[in-house]
Amino acid sequence: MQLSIQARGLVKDYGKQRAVDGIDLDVAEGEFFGFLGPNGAGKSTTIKMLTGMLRPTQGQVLVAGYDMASQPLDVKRVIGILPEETSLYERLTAREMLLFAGQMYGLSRTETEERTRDLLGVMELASDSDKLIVDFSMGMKKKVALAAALIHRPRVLFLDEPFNGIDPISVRAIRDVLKALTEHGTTIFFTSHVMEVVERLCTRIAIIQKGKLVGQGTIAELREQAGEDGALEDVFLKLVSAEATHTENLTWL
Ligand SMILES: Nc1ncnc2c1ncn2[C@@H]1O[C@H](COP(=O)(O)OP(=O)(O)OP(=O)(O)O)[C@@H](O)[C@H]1O
Repeated sequence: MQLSIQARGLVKDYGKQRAVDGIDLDVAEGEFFGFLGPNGAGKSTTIKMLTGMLRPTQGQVLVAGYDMASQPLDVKRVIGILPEETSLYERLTAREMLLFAGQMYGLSRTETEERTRDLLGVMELASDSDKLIVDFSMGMKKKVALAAALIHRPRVLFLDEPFNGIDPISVRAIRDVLKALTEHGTTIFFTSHVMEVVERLCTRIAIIQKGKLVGQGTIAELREQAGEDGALEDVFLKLVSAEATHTENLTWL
């Protein structure tokens, strides 16, 4: 098994707070890997360390066989990132943004133009492609950012909440694009709070809580680990030991 992402003993401290507390991850090539956890569990912090945006306090990260600490540029050349908060040049149009991204990755002008046209089509942005990004809705911005992350055909794609704020038609289109990518060997590592999407797409899943992994494996393996036969949502709630909400305390409601 060829590994695309390998993390060993990953730790991140923000001052006195330990946000990620010694996690190990193994993600194989072509895998659709879901990374789940409650709010504040350490998902974004982990993704930032796996993509070289944040230096780990301790531990090692290998992506596509390259060591993040000593070969960061080799890693960055072969990965695509959709961060939780998109960072786009909003005074560019969607088309200009994608042309810029393609050329930054060293694609030829013709190749960049072809891929820009195809991506704008798939993301249902063709008719808005000459509008400034600053005037786009949140979902439209997310789609431009995703297209920019895909333009160089990354070997490993990191997506932090890719479906947040995206309408169902585009969710389906994006899902199909992501599936096609994994069929062509791209590895996808993504976080999401939408359990149905994760259940439908992921080959393996890791669950993080308070900075530590509380489960890692296929859905069947996680079900066994949790002793819970139901949907992924039930397995997740069991593994993070979520307690029932006590609305009876909200007497003023
Ligand atoms: N730059 C920062 N400085 C200080 N603390 C931070 C910083 N970024 C994150 N944290 C803290 O680290 C912990 C993990 O945060 P992180 O954003 O990784 O969680 P998450 O699992 O992505 O959450 P969510 O699902 O809400 O996006 C939280 O307690 C958060 O407050």
